[in-house]
Amino acid sequence: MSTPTRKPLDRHELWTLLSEKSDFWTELDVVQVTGSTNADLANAAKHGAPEGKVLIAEEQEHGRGRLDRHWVSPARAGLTMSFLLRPTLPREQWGTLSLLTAVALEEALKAVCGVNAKLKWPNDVLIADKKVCGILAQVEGNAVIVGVGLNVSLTEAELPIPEATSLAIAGASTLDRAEIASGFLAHVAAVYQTWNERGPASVIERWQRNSATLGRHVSVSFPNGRNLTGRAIGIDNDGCLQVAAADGTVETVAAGDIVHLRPQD
Ligand SMILES: O=C(O)CCCC[C@@H]1SC[C@@H]2NC(=O)N[C@@H]21
Repeated sequence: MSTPTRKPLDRHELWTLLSEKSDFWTELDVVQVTGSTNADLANAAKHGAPEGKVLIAEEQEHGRGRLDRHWVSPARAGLTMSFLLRPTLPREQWGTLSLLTAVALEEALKAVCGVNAKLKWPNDVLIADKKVCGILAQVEGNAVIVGVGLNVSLTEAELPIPEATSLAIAGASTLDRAEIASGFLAHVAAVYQTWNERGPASVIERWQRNSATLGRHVSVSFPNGRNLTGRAIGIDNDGCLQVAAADGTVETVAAGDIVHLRPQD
């Protein structure tokens, strides 16, 4: 695959598209380069930035991933963005905001790009079992910053790991980042409204319907180095994964990395 032309994002065009689709978003910044959009919005949150503020970077120099990993994407080849929410539901339920974001992205990718994605716990979006997007939610005071890294036009050679993919590789019907970003943010706003009105259960139910994890044999690596193997059987109301071990005991996993095992593993 040759390297596609990567049109810069036009803030005005994106804001117009977004405003046609949703009236939830309050501020939009597009910057050429920054360290991390999550770090920038966390800082903005401390200084009172409003709910609905969005920051998109054409290039990130120190993109953060889960578990202290780096997030790498060539300039303008992906969507690297963060948005700020100030949820009023109890804090225990904020953990489900990354599931909410994954649900919104799955719906937007189908509607805007014509691709079918699946959701891997806790917050990856997969196409054909490969990661196309990572989500990183962090709490800053009474705000939640949700960061999204979506691989749009990356070629095979540009992917950081063989287990990753991009919308270009998946044959998306469009790679127009303004269309994708505005469609995605409109879906986030709609799912967030449901989350606020009906609570996280409604969103978890949508996540489960498109899950790549549930029913699978998984290996869970905990931050303390412990490992658990079992079948992923459900998601509880706080967004935790329930794993049934071979001896029938069910463990609730709040944080960890999982690998989907093949049936023969
Ligand atoms: O899969 C992961 O580990 C999560 C990756 C999240 C990356 C995005 S890119 C935009 C935002 N800014 C960051 O520094 N990280 C998130």
